[in-house]
Amino acid sequence: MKIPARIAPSILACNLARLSEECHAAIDAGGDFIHFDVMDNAFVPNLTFGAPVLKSLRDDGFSGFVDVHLMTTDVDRLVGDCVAAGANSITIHFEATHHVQRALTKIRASGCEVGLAVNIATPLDAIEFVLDDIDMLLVMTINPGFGGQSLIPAALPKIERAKRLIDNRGLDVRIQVDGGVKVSNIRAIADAGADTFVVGSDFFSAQSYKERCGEFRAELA
Ligand SMILES: O=C(CO)[C@H](O)[C@H](O)COP(=O)(O)O
Repeated sequence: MKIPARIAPSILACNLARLSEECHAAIDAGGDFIHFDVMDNAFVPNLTFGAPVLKSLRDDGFSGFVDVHLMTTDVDRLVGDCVAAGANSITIHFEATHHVQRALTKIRASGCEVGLAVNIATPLDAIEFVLDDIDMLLVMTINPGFGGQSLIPAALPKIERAKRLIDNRGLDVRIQVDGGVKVSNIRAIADAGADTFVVGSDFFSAQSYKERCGEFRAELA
């Protein structure tokens, strides 16, 4: 069964001084949901924003779907903060906690959708036994921490392998990719098996977000 593709603008690349306006514009342009990159300068070498900023976005009236990508340690505590702030989906990293299944169960119990991210070097065998616990597998296509990087080519066969693993098990788990996704390569990434595409710099650098979103969708048609 072909899964409808989803485009998720990553606000890491937007004008953060106008966050609420940018989120509305990204969804009005045709983005399916907002990808909200939380970085702690420990799990990744960069520091961004967290639950208080998400709460401000909600208080400002943004009601669109927000997937929080936690590139952090201290996952258990931050999951609760993000739920309280208005997350719809929370993605944690396999590499960020010794107790992945516990953290996934906590997200599930909160009512949020459940995502699990794997860094490029993490073998898919590592997540085989928690695939039943997730809605979305995020196959990182860069080393996380910064926008504007190039996709690592080894990610493509990994996406193919993830797709086979999920299909062979008959699971309803989405495959998301994050990092270096552009109009010029999104078709190849989709052909490998991804269905959910985080787009940062190639989306927010466009003069018209609507036209850029149309370009992505045309490649995926
Ligand atoms: O998670 C991220 C960085 O760690 C970002 O979401 C990602 O880099 C998107 O930005 P770009 O499309 O510019 O690569």
